[in-house]
Amino acid sequence: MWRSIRKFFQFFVDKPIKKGAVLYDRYEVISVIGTGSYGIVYLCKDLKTNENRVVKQLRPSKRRIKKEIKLFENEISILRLLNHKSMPKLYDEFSNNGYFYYVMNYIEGENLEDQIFLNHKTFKETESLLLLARLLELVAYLHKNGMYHQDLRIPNILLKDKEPFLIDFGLSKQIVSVDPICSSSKELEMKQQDYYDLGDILLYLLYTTYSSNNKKVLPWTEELSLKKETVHLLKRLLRIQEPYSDISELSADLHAALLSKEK
Ligand SMILES: Nc1ncnc2c1ncn2[C@@H]1O[C@H](COP(=O)(O)OP(=O)(O)OP(=O)(O)O)[C@@H](O)[C@H]1O
Repeated sequence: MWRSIRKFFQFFVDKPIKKGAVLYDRYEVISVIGTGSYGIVYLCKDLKTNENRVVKQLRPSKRRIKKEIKLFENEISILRLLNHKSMPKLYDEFSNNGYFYYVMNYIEGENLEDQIFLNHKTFKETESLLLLARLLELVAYLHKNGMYHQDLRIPNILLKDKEPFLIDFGLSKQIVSVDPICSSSKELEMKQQDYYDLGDILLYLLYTTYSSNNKKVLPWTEELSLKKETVHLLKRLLRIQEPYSDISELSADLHAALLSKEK
C-alpha cells in the first residue's frame, strides 16, 4: 500500500523538465536521454558555448533525502578527479530552488543494456573478450588512481563505435592509500567487487548468442560452449575459483583466453 502511494508520489514529483526550459540561465533542455533510480539525465545546449552538454538532476523526490544527496555529491567529487577520455568530464554543478544538478560532456553512445535488450546486439566469444579487455583498461585506470567504481553494470557502459565509456559514479569510492605497494583489505575487497562485476558483464555478453529450446535452466558452464581459458577466467572473476587479487594476473588470463582458438 505505502509502496504504491510512494510510486504515485514519485511519478508526479519526478516529471522531467520540459524541452526548451533554461536551467541556471545557461543550459537549455533539448531532451531527456536517461532516467535512472536516482537521476534524470538531460541533453542540453550550453547557451554560453553553444555546445551540447549532459545535465544530471537528482530526482526531485530524492532531493530531501540526506543519503541520496550524499550519493550525488559523492558522484560529483569522483568526477572532479577523473581525467580520462572514456569517462565523463565534469563541467559545472549547481543547485536551483533546492534541486541539484551537475553538468558533463555528452557521450554519443548507447548504453549496453539497450544495445543488448532493445537492439538485440550480439557478441561472439572473441568480441566479448575484446570488449572486456577495453573495460579492464578503464578499471585499471581507476584502481591505479585509488578509485573503485563499485557499480559496473551493463546500463552504466555506453558504447560508441565499439568503444566503451564508463558512467554513473554514484557508488564509487576513493581511497587515499597509505602504502602504495600493499593494498589494504578494504581496497582488495573493492577491487575484487569491480572484478566480479566485470565477470557478470562478460557473462551477459556471452549469453547474447545463446539460444535453446531446453526448458530446464542449466548453469552457465553447461549452457555456454566456451574455450577452457574463458571458463577459467570467468570462474576466477565470479569467485567460483580463487579470486584475482591483482590486475596483472587477470590481464594475463584474459590475454590467454583471447589468444587461444575458439571452440
Ligand atoms: N554523459 C552522458 N552522455 C550520454 N548519455 C548519458 C550520460 N550520462 C548518462 N547518460 C544516459 O542516462 C542514463 C542514466 O544515467 P545514470 O546511470 O548516470 O543515472 P542513474 O540515476 O545514476 O542510474 P542508476 O539507476 O543506474 O543509478 C544512462 O544509462 C545513459 O543512457
